[in-house]
Amino acid sequence: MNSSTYDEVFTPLSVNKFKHRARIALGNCPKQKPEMAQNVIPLQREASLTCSVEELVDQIIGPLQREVANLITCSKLKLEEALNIRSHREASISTCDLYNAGLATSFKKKQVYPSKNLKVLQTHHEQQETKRIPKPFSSTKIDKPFDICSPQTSEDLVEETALVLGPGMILLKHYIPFLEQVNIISKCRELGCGPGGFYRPGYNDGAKLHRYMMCLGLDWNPQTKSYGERRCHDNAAPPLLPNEFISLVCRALDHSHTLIERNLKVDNVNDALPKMSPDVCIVNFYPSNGRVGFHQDRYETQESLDKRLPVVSFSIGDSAEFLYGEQRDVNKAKSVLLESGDVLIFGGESRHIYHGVKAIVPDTAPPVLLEKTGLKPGRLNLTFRKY
Ligand SMILES: O=C(O)CCC(=O)C(=O)O
Ligand SMILES: [Fe+2]
Repeated sequence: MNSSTYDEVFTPLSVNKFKHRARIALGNCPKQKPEMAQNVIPLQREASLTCSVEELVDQIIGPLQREVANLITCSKLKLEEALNIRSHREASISTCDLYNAGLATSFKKKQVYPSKNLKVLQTHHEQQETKRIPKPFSSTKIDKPFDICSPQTSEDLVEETALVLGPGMILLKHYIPFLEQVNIISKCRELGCGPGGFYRPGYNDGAKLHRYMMCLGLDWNPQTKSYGERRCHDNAAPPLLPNEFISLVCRALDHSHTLIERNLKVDNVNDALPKMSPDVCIVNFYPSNGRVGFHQDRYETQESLDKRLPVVSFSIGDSAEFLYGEQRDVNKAKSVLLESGDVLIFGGESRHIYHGVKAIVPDTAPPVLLEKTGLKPGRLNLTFRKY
């Protein structure tokens, strides 16, 4: 059965709930509260007339000293808090056996995009500076230092989590940092405009896929379902896989190994999720009405399939409703939202899962990413494998 046949299985889009969820994930972030001095001891305003001058001074100055000390401590704590947001890189772990019971397990950790870190630190820095430094000359107007970046929105702050969707199937939420997403888009654009770049594959019967495609490493022919050195329609050789893409795939796999080792009771992490260094990649661009039918990825070499080497997939831009399941029946599939920056991995026991993209959720790409790159409405997906 070919992809276009599967495509017909899909029902009309129902995307509002995903739009909502995407907004929650990207937008609802705790706002920085204004700084407040807490636990400040109130100033003692009345002094006893019967005491000595020293005691009087002590009664007035003592609380003042404590107040100043408290203010300093509070400021220090607030500053440390800001720094902590930045340095809080360790995963805080949830229950590890959930996925054995058929539920997705999640490992949470905060990730702050670099711009957000900067913003938090600059805000505090500025506040501290204005409090401390007196104006040297009252007649001299000192401009605020020029900020070379526009203020970032709260959408920059996202939570990095990992979900175990099945044995050997891990979803690293918001894993790809903002600047790497930008680099991936610009690299794909550069390669995609050259020989072997993006095209819209079709079938002999005239049907076209609901996505644009570019292959890296080897060409994948959706019509013949085979890999080759050159593509049939224009004899172009696919561009090579950029090294930075390979490194990011390996990093995501290393990270998943660490999470599995720390949180799941598996005998051998390399069996649960074998490692690999990819040599082929299909880059898909799904416009707003894009999709891909329910299918298995099973056309790599027998060696690669026997070793159950994982498929690693990056999502950038608009979110996608992704379906997956052990059975061919799409009605029994589970659904998960893939958002910009997510990395989905399925290897080991999950290497042969059925999967597909049911719908793209319009207007869900992070606005800053669109501003920075000019990415068209839709979703960029890079799916890596070892041939
Ligand atoms: O876009 C995706 O997330 C899935 C792509 C896919 O399944 C494929 O290229 O084989
Ligand atoms: Fe696939």
